[in-house]
Amino acid sequence: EEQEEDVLRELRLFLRNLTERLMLDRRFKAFVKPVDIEEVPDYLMVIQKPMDLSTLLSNIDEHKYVTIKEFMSDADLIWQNALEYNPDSDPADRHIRHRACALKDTMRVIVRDELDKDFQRVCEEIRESR
Ligand SMILES: Cc1noc(C)c1-c1cc(NS(=O)(=O)c2ccccc2)cc(C(=O)O)c1
Repeated sequence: EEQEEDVLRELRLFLRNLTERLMLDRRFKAFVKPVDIEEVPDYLMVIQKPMDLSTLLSNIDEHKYVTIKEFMSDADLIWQNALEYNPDSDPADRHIRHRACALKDTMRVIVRDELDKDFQRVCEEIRESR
């Protein structure tokens, strides 16, 4: 009902603000847009589910996420894919893995510090009721 839509609107505001802050962080420039398949032709042979910050933003606006868990499941793909596709010990791979780990840590700290636990539970109850 209307109160539920108010809750989901507030979740979307939080998720948009989080995603936009990550997009502005220059450490995460490589994660802003989908990996360019023309530049990285074998990418889709290695990575089954590509994800990036712009796609997250589109998903938010399409009301894809009803809980923080659903959002984090997609958001985690960004750094998980980067670790999987860039496993080697050369400096370029190590650099993108370092940025991937920074993305993982930064997201988790923002969610832990800024998303109210009771609010998360209300979102979970809306998901379970649908
Ligand atoms: C993400 C990601 N996952 O695997 C890799 C590899 C990256 C990644 C993606 C991008 N952006 S891009 O796909 O548009 C591009 C790739 C190669 C040359 C020019 C552009 C940049 C970088 C980077 O290190 O700068 C790394």
